[in-house]
This record gives sequence, C-alpha cells and structure tokens, in this order.
Amino acid sequence: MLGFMPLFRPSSDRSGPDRSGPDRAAPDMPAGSLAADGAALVGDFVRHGGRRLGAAVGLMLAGGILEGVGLALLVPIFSLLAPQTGGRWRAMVVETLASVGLVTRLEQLAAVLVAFCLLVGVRAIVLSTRDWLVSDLTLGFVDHRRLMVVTDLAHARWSSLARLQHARIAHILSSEITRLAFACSVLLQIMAAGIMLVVQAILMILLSPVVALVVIGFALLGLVVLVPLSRRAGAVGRSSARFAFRIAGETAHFLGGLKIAVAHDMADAFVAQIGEEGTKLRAQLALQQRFQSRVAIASATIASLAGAMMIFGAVLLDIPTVTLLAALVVLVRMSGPVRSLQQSVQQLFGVLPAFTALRDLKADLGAPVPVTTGAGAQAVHHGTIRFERVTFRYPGAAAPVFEGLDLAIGAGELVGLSGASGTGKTSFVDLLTGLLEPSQGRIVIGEGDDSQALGPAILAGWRRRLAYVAQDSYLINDSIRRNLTWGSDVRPDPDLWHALAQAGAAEMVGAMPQGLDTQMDDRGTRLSGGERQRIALARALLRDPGLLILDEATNAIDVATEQAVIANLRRALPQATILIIAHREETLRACDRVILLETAQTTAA
Ligand SMILES: Nc1ncnc2c1ncn2[C@@H]1O[C@H](COP(=O)(O)OP(=O)(O)OP(=O)(O)O)[C@@H](O)[C@H]1O
Repeated sequence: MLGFMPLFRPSSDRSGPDRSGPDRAAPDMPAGSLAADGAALVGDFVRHGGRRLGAAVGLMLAGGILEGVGLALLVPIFSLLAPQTGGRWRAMVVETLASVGLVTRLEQLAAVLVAFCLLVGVRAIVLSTRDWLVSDLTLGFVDHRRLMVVTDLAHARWSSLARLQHARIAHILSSEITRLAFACSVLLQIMAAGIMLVVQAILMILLSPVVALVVIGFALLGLVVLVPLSRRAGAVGRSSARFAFRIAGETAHFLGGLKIAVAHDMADAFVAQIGEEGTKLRAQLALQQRFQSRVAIASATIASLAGAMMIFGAVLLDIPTVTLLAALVVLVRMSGPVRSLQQSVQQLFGVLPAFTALRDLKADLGAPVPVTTGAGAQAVHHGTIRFERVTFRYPGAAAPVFEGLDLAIGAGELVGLSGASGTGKTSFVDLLTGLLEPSQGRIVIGEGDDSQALGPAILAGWRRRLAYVAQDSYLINDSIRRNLTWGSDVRPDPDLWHALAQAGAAEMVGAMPQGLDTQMDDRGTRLSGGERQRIALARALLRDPGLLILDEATNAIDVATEQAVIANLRRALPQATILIIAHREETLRACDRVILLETAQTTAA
C-alpha cells in the first residue's frame, strides 16, 4: 500500500492516498487523533525534559515576573514625569522614595530609571539563558526520537520491516524529524507566551480591575474568532505537508526505477505528475497564507478595539491617566505573546502530524524481535542444521509456503537449493537467518545434547557466524576497502587482496586507479552486476563464516569464473556449510547435493 498515489496514475483515477495499510502517509489526520497526539507529544516531551524542562519553565516564569516588574516601574516613572496625572499612585511613590532618603524629583527619577535599566539587563540574561536551554531541550528531544525510530527499525521483525515503503522512512527521518523539532519549539513558545500573558494579566488586574475586565473580555472575543480560523489554517497546513510528501515519494519512485522510466519514455509523464502535485501544493500554501492573513487582520482589529474601549472606559470611570498609560503599555506588550500564542497554536496544528507519523511507524513496526544479548546470549555450536516439521505461512496468506518440512544440512556441506519461482527459496533462507520464524516446528543447530533451537537465545551469535550474499549485491557509498570490511573488523590489506583474489575480483580492483581506496559512487552502480557480486563475495569471505548463504549471488558472473570462485570458496572455508541458491545447472553441479523445493515439500537430488 502506498501513502501517495502510484506513479503516473491517470487523472481520472485520483481517489487520494490509500491509508489502509502500514504504508499510509501520516500527514492526513482526524482532529481527535491530533488532540491525542498533541497530548502524547507533551507527555513525551515532559518525560524527556525532566528537571531541565522544569528549569526552563522556571526561567520562563522568572522572565515573565521581571517583565511584570519592569512594566510596574512605569507607574513611578510616569507619575514622576507628569506629577499632575499621578493621582493616588504619585503620593505612594514619592512617600516610599523619600523614606529611603531620595527627596528631590531628580533623585527619585534617577533611582527609578537605574532600577528599570538593571531590571531590563537581568531580564535579558534570564531570557537568553531560557532560549539556550529551550533549544538544547528541543535538539535533545529530537535526537532521542530519531534514535528511537532507528532503533525500532533495526530491531523490528523482518515481516513488518519488509512491508514498509522506503520513501516513507526517508521522509520520516528527514522532513518529519525537522518538523518535530519545530513542533517542540512551538510547544515551548506556547508555554513561554502563556506564562508571560498570565503575569501581564495579573499586573493589569493590579493596576485596574475594570481595565483588566475590558481586556479579558476582548481576549475571549479573540479566542472565539481566532481559534476556528487557526484550526482551518492548520488543516490546510496538513494538506500542504501531504502534497510535499507525495512529491518526495513520486520522485523516489522515479529515481528508483530510473532506467525503466527513461527507457519507457515516462520522463515527461513524471514531470507532468510533479507539476500537477506542485500546483496543488502551491494552492494549499496560498490558502494557508490567506487564512493566516485573516487571522492577522482579526487580531489587529480586536486589539485596536480593546485599546479604544480602554481609553473610553478610563475617561468614563475617571481612572488616573498614569494607570491608563501603564495599562496601555501592558496591553501593547501583551500583543507580542498573544500573537506568538496564536501563531504557535496554528503552527502546532500544522506540524503535529509529524509526531503522529513517528507514532504510526512505531505501531506498524510492532514489537521488536526478541534477541538475547549480553550475558544471557548463548554461543552457537557448529553443526548440522535441521528443519524439524517446519510449517511456515505468511500472515494472511491462504496457503503455507512449507508444511511439515523435514530436512538436514550437514556441517561443512556444500548444498544447492533450487526450485521453481515462488516455491519458497527466499522464505527458506529468511527462516535460516532468523528473519522469519516457523509458524510450527523448529530449526535446530548441532547434534544430540549440544543441539540448540534457533531462537532468541542464540540468534545474535548465529547471525555473527553467518554471511549472506544476495543477488542484488549491497555496496555502500564508500571505498572498496570500507565495503569489504563493512560489518566486520578492520583487516590488513593483504587479507583484503587475498579475499578479492578468492572471489575473482583482485585483477579488477588492481586495475582501478586508487585500488582499495577507489570510491563506490551511487552504491557501486558504475560497476557491472558481476563485478558488484564479486566484491560482495570477497566481503562475505572476510567474515570467515560458519554458514555462507549465496542467494543467486553468482548469477551475473560468467560460468567459468563462477566455477572457479565456488571452488575457491570451498577451499578458503573448508569447515563452513555453504548453501547456494541457484537456477543455473552448472552452479548446482558444483554442489555436493541439491535440495529441490517443490510446493510445500522437498526432495534431495
Ligand atoms: N511477504 C509476503 N507475504 C505473503 N506472501 C509472500 C510474501 N513473500 C513471499 N510470499 C509468497 O510466498 C511464496 C514463496 O515466496 P519466495 O519469495 O520464498 O519464493 P522464491 O522461491 O524465492 O521465488 P523466486 O525464485 O521467484 O524469488 C510465494 O508464493 C510468494 O508469493
């Protein structure tokens, strides 16, 4: 199931993304689930932040209080500047300052201004410490979540992992993680703005309860008008994210099948498809902008109405000018946190699906594979591999791939595995490597009292002792040297050259200008299939495995070279059990014995 439309689906067939399977695209979420995910994000963030988050909230509170005290200082400043407007405040200020020996107006003004400047300085230090802590918390949380995704992927059951779409994982680990960082900083902005507003509201109430009532009334009106607008803007934001995901997904599809797409002249269709998605994305972004503008217009109108009502009310109720001026300054200062709060809530609605996407992925991956590591892990004995009454059925499949399969592969045997397409060769290997588990029966390693069932206790040790080479050789974007030692210990150059020689690749690598240091660009796609296979074979040899599995891993090499390589492998790993999956008769003839898989049964040839 794809999270976005399949490549180049005709325009008439655009029914939207299919979200029924594990590859659903995360961004399109119902509001209820969004609220639950919002609560889960807050819970996760609080748990992860712990004491440091407590310190950040403390600093936010300190910043708010300092802001409040700074604003409160405006009252003595105003009343000293314009004595006739001070009312009861002026008498209180003059009296207090005189009691500490400041009697002239200039002395009093200087003292209040010095206190004001000190306060602004301390507040700046508190706020910058808060910002540093907040950014550290956000980055730490995102890092932790990224590692969680990667750990879940690394330990997921193969059956769950194999069903996931690569583009979805890439999207989560790049865009969604970035959006999560943004969601966290938005959360903290909401917290900071909320604290600031509470402090300012308290100050407003202390200055004049009547004026505060007017402001609170308008704030409630703002909530009624702005929340629905913000929600709509958030919904549009989620649609934009979905279109952006589709563009990334379609591009990944196109690049994944680049050769076929170009050969089939699908390049123009791809451009048209991306153009179409881009137009939809642009329309959504424009709509989002329109909603944001409406929110801004509504906010400005409500704020100016609140100011006008305050002035009008103050005159009607004969409130001192100093109180009115201070309250107006508080109102102006409140507009910052209000705007920040309103924008942050709106942005949070838009970016919350990033967290949802991470949670969905975790749910789709399910419980991790139980692998015992550390002291509980058992060492694996070399010995016969026995399939005992093994039945295996893929979840939801109508028929089992194997039913009551009994077979044994002796230690040190060179065994071929063959059978028509779909008879279960890959499933057999996946059972052997522990990627899949038998539905019934068991796989046993070793003989008699020493035998061990393949399961959590020995899985880690078992996998360390096996080397698996697939038909599509996996090379990394690094030097040949790093490719050879990928997943095993660093080895001296003579060992690497020896392994390359056994795999029939020494001459090829020797002819490269940088030899072992030659870089594999684009996962070695500039090498031929057979060249890539030989490097992968040399890598497998360097693991010195007890069990070597070659899954059609020599089918791109010419027959004569393949025969020489198989003979080399046998000589280089005299004790190892070697299992070769192949269709080619010449390959199978090189084996001691061939297991022929037929539907749900096996015969030895
Ligand atoms: N993830 C899966 N879910 C359900 N059925 C599957 C799954 N993977 C494979 N099958 C089915 O299991 C059967 C065996 O598949 P498998 O890939 O093991 O065969 P194979 O012999 O390796 O085929 P080939 O030679 O074509 O690679 C097939 O009928 C296949 O359709």
